[in-house]
Amino acid sequence: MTDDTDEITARVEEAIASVEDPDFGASALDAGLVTGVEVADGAATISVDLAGADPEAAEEVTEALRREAFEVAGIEKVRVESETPDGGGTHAGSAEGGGDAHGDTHDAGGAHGGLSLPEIDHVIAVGSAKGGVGKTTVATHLARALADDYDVGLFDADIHGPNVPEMVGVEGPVEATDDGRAAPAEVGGMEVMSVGLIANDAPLAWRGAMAHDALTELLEDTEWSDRDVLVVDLPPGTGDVVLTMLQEVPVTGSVLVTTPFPTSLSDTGRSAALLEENGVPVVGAAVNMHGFVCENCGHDHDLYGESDPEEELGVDVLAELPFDRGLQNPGESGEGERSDAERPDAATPDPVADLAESVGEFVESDDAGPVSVPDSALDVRGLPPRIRHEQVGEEFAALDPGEEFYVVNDHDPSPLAQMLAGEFAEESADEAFETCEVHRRAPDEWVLELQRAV
Ligand SMILES: Nc1ncnc2c1ncn2[C@@H]1O[C@H](COP(=O)(O)OP(=O)(O)OP(=O)(O)O)[C@@H](O)[C@H]1O
Repeated sequence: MTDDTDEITARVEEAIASVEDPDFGASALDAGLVTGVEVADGAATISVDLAGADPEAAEEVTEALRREAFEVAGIEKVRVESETPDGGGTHAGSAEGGGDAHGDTHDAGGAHGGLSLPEIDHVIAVGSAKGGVGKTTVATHLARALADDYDVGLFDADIHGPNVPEMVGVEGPVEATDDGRAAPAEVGGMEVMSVGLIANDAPLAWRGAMAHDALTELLEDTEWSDRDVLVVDLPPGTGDVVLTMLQEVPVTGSVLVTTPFPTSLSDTGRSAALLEENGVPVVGAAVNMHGFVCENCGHDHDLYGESDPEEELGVDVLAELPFDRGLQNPGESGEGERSDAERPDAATPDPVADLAESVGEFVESDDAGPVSVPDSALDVRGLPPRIRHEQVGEEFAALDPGEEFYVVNDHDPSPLAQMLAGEFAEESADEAFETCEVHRRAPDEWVLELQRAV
């Protein structure tokens, strides 16, 4: 810090000392509400701890802090940023995007809220709009095929119909580790956990009334080894358990399973929309039981010739699986009976191999990594709504044409982008932004990436 900066910092501290914390009737600085003041290049960043503060008082105080700091000679920009709940300070910090699914570049969640899954690099959720369309079959085959190239876990989140153990041929109950965590079953080179593997008398909330809490607890309490990919078999539909999984679990991407039947496709389109609303990228769909191969004549009979799943769903179709009795028991890995020991030589059915290849490419792509956020990002998490809007509006207004701007928020920041588009564009959002992208880095850490129109 230069002498000048020291001096300006001292002046900012002096100026904001007059702002009172209404709860204590004392200076916000002395009362501990202000936890830090930094000045760099004419920009003051005031860190505040608003945990437990009354919303109206929080708004009043943050507004007063900004006002007072702006009055200080040499200050051109003021940011108030709230301490984030994980204690990680006020800055978004930078993170490397992309990375190798085999490497340790990602930890699923934890650092910014939601579930902590430090052993897992990527979570791939397999979902369907309806039951019985083959979601568990696809999830299980996908996990087995991925296990040829990656360290894979398979988590059965279908709490009301946990079929994964039967499909992969394992029986519970699983053992508890010394520190009381659940040891996953090992089968076919992957680790497997399911409510169906937990003993009836297990001392767990895992079997409790609050199914969604129990499930996320089981996922977090499982002693996974380091896993490149965890495939999660979601329950069908869009109910509470699915929503909780999407909101609590740092899901990297999803695969939708549908049949080509028209109503199944339209329902699946709604599931795709729900995933997107929750910031979960849809890698694509697996269309199951699209036809069958006649055992007598050997022809592939398409049962739904008219339907165009890709157009109906608005997502890529990654694989089309026929009705094939050989797919019914992934534990036997396709046609005929094969033991686990024999599994490495077993051929993966072509459509499953295609699906696994697409998912593998996805987890190794930049799309699967957390977006890289520069230190200059404005972190508005935990701030009163009006202060968020004010700060975002002010900083956007000060951008040069073509300049980039990152905002970190604790929920979907699309309304912030809409607000800016409304304020800075005459007719359409295209006039305000060169680019505008929303990324979810964690369930409670969203990034709005903007570039001001040239
Ligand atoms: N491609 C296929 N060929 C033959 N049988 C299949 C195929 N896909 C699924 N099945 C069979 O259909 C039944 C339902 O499949 P599965 O349990 O995978 O569906 P699901 O969508 O997970 O159902 P739910 O979520 O309601 O439990 C199973 O008996 C399974 O073996």
